[in-house]
Amino acid sequence: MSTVYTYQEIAEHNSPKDTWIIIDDKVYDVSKFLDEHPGGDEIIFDQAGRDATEYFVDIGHSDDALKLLKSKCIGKVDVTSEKVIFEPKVEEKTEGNQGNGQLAVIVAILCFIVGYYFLNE
Ligand code: HEM
Repeated sequence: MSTVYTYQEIAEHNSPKDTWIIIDDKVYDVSKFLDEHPGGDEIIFDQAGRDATEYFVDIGHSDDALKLLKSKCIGKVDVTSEKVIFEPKVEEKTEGNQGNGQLAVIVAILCFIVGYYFLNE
């Protein structure tokens, strides 16, 4: 019988030295693997304490990666436990969006100047 963890318990393991992730309702302790991950430590750490199924599957990891993953399994998720609502990690994205907003304003001003110039030709 494997250990069963609530979403809350799993969410608490979200530091670089203590990183758990959920994939397909199973719990994996990837703390010691972060530095070895071929895709970089940050990409996994971003999912620390969370359900990383979508991210893990989307990459199309190899069978070797799946085997390695299996070796890190420490238990299962109590899927009946209350889910944890995480604050979205949007710091960089917000900055990016602001950048896009600024770009839109600059483009709009340029269009206005060019339009004004041609109308007064
Ligand atoms: C949040 C979850 C994860 C994401 C988003 C992710 C992402 C990635 C990415 C982008 C690569 C490609 C690196 C490259 O070719 O430049 C990669 C490779 C790899 N990852 Fe992950 N990874 C995740 C979790 C894991 C976990 C938990 C394991 C195993 C314990 C793992 C094992 C591997 C291995 C072995 C490779 C080498 C290529 C392969 O064999 O598929 N990854 N990963």
